[in-house]
Amino acid sequence: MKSSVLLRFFKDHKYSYAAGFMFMFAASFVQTLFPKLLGSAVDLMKESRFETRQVLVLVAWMALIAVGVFVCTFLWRNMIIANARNLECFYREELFRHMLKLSPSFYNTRKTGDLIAYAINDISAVRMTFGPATAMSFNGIVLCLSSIYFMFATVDVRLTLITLSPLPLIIVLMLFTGRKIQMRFRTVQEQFGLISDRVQENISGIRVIKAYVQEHSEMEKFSGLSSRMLQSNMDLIKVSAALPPLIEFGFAVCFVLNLVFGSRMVLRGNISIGDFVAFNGYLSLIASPIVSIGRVVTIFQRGMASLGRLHDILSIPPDIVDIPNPLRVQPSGNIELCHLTFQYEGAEVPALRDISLQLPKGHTLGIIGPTGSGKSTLAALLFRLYNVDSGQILLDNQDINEYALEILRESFAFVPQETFVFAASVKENIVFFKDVYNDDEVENAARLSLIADSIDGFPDGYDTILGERGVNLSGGQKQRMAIARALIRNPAVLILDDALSAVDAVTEGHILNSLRQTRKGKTNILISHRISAILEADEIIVLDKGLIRERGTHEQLLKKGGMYYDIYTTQQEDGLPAS
Ligand SMILES: Nc1ncnc2c1ncn2[C@@H]1O[C@H](COP(=O)(O)OP(=O)(O)OP(=O)(O)O)[C@@H](O)[C@H]1O
Repeated sequence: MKSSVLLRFFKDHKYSYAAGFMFMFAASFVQTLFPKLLGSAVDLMKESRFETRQVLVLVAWMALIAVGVFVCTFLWRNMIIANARNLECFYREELFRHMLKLSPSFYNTRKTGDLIAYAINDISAVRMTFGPATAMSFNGIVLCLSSIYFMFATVDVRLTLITLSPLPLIIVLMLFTGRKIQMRFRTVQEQFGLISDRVQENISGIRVIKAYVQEHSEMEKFSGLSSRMLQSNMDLIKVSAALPPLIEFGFAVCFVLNLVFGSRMVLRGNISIGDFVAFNGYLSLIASPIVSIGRVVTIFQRGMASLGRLHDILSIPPDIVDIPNPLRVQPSGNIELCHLTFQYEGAEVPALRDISLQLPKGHTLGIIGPTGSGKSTLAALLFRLYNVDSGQILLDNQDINEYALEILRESFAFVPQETFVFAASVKENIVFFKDVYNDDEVENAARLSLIADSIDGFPDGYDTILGERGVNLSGGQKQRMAIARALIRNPAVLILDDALSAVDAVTEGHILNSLRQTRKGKTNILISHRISAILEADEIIVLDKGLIRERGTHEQLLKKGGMYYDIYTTQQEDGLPAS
């Protein structure tokens, strides 16, 4: 999995990578010709009578090399660094696509801030690895190998061996430190996830925090997290900060060795002064990539840690997927539940137990019951937000698992308890970013859900931009906006999950009336705590602890004098609109 995502990207960009590496190789190799030419020029000029023309030819070559290095570097940077940006975009989209496929059970156990850290920090670390760090290492390897080759071949084998003797020690040190950096960087990323999660949670819940005067304790919790993040960054710095100076120290030893032994060889006539100059030039060429290896190793280790984290997420298989060759026919809305039982992962008792019912097309089912009795769970199972444990849900006599997920979900419109309004215009919120509805359809949906008057009062009508999470809408307005979003789709099955709880009794009555007219012949499921919202349903079920306690029409249930009757009388006494 880890390699397959990366391989796919590299395959798609193989030509630009190949060209980029070719230019990079050319730039690095050509650069190593420079010290040799410089050395030859010095040897020429050390004679009292040298030919100026010969020196000028060498200078012209050096100028040509400089131009060549400039052109090749410009080209490879444009290819390799640009591809790293493409890789970043590729991973971002892969991650987002994957996250959209994962079911709510995944999100039940993950923190939002941590997931944001994946999308920002980890992807950026991967880009740095496969962009600048890869380029720096390839460049460095070519520079070092060709420089060392020229040192051996054109200067002196013994001098090269002596001068470069500290190199193996430097490399071992880098490998050892690199492992430590990778481990500590992983901890930093995890801490970052916790911090961003806390910030996100506090911003979302700022009203509750203020209402309960929790600012101080939230700040304390945040400070604790922040200190831990600081500590893990300090732990990381302790290792990563030690690496570059250690490498620089190793290199300083190389220069000293060269000075001592090289100058002696010049004096003894073993090498020319030009060779000594060229040798120093090569040593300087090697020094810069080796000194930056410390930085490269750090980027690599961070990148590998992030790549690991990303692939951990990418390799979680979505648990709700299409079967091979799924049904692609639009269902009409006949629903049947057969002995349905469902238990949430980690829960001790089932949320639903042995639920059986029939809801023919065109009928309306009312669901009522105490908090936690399983009403929302029942709704979520109908369009496969979770997989059914045991029992079966049939839609037009076909198991819902047989349908293509897209077709199944398109045939439902679900208005949840907690509605979500996007930071976009009113119109975009109703059509939900689909360009298939005209203005009349949008206005009609708004009228049916009794939000049209409010929208007309907004500064830009249907083009008014709603704040993030719809903060400039009241709770009731948000609910009605969500109902308009559901109605415009004219789905085979409409589910309102306590979606009228924030509107007043009169508005609720009007909305229910318009639903009765527009939803004639279509299947509806109304979940509510208020009897007034469901009393006209063709069948009402009373859920309690995941079981159907009672079922029947409003009149039949009242006659039974059971749980439904008790809810009804309590609501009558409380003055709630029950009829
Ligand atoms: N994601 C979840 N993970 C574990 N248990 C859950 C999850 N969601 C709900 N439950 C549990 O499942 C049971 C049924 O919850 P559900 O939300 O379906 O009840 P409900 O009847 O819709 O309640 P309410 O009227 O308060 O909305 C409850 O005991 C609840 O605690």
